[in-house]
Amino acid sequence: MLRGTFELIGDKSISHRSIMFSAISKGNNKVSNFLMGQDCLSTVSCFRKMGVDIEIAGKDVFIKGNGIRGLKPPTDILDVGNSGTTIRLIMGILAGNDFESTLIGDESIGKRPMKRVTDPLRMMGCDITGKDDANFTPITVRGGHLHSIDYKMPVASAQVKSAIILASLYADGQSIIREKVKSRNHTEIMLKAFGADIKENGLDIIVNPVDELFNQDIYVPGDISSAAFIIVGALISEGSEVLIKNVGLNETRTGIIDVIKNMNGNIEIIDERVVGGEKVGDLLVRYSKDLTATTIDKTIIPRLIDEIPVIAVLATQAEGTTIIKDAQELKVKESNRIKTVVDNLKKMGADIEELEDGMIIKGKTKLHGATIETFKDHRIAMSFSIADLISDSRVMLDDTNCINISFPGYFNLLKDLTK
Ligand SMILES: O=C(O)C1=C[C@@H](OP(=O)(O)O)[C@@H](O)[C@H](O)C1
Ligand SMILES: C=C(OP(=O)(O)O)C(=O)O
Repeated sequence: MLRGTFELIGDKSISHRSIMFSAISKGNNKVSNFLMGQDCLSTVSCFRKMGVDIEIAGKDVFIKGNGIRGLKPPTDILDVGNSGTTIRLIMGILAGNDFESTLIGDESIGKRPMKRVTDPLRMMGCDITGKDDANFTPITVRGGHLHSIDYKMPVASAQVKSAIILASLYADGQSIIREKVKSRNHTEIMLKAFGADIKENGLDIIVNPVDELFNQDIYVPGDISSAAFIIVGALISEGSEVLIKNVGLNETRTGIIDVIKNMNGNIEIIDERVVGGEKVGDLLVRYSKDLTATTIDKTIIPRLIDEIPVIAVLATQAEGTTIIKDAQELKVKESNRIKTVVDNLKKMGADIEELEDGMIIKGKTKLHGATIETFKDHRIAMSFSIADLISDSRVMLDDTNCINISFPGYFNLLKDLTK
């Protein structure tokens, strides 16, 4: 049972962007409620290597930007660790800067496709080389003089979109990026606050080059993707009631709330407000005895992509057949999240079938304890720590360090809420 009230840690996507955009602005920036997770700290480390003065004080970060073309050639190889967001967004910035840099990451990053970013950046005139025609790390970027682009996005990806938007700031004319399904728009919102000329016109984003970005004070709202674990834990464990304060509620991220409502889950938004251009609110979640199955498809996938592993755990406790489809992107996250979710839930006794692009889950089933292979994927580790709340014997995770990627302090919080 989970009971209590807590303040949510900062959003990972917004934290990454706050460092990156401050680093290429002119002047002193302050970021409050920054997520001190491993991935965001990889972003900090990359920009420090390019001469940006970044100081961390508690949950605040102070960044002295040297201007849009003020980055220095890196003193060393840029190591992005496990972070897809860092490597994909940073390539958009490196493409506009007149020096050479090489990017590497950990074993998982080494398997994640980068052509989705390197292809459009090459079309803009950037010189990029790397393993398998610049699809995998190590990747070397020689930035400089970029042309504008009119680009139809082949994948729904905020990381790809953001890299092209960033490169477009350095281009020789107006660029248009066309999405098929809207992905998270934190880049567009935050860059506008920094003074960039960006327009969102339905699914098209129109970007004009800029001479400089102005310095900012940024407040990072809580991460709904981190809240998701506690939300699902509260929905499925009897007697639960939690109030999660300060949750980012940008509509491009709230797919999980829509799904929970469809499934007859008890979730309420309290005190919705706007902070720094982003919607924020508190979430009250209660145990929901009569959960029902649902279907999740391409119309909503980008709005809940990182929450699917824990939504699968939720679906095991819903009456009926839940179908998750059009989610092939899950195969190229930190692990193949279709396989890692299905195999591990099967071990726990769930009635679940793997699909090429998702999964089918029949509920409601009792879950049994098992040893879970996380593949060092933070979202897998946390999803199965939530399954543990309702399993008849303990779940053993083969790794818990990976949770620091996005949610330092997670187990302390869980302990507090289960007291
Ligand atoms: O832009 C971002 O900050 C992110 C976008 C998503 O990836 P894609 O846009 O590649 O799907 C998401 O999975 C990732 O955790 C963070
Ligand atoms: C996919 C994720 O992150 P990234 O792509 O930044 O590694 C995630 O946090 O679930």
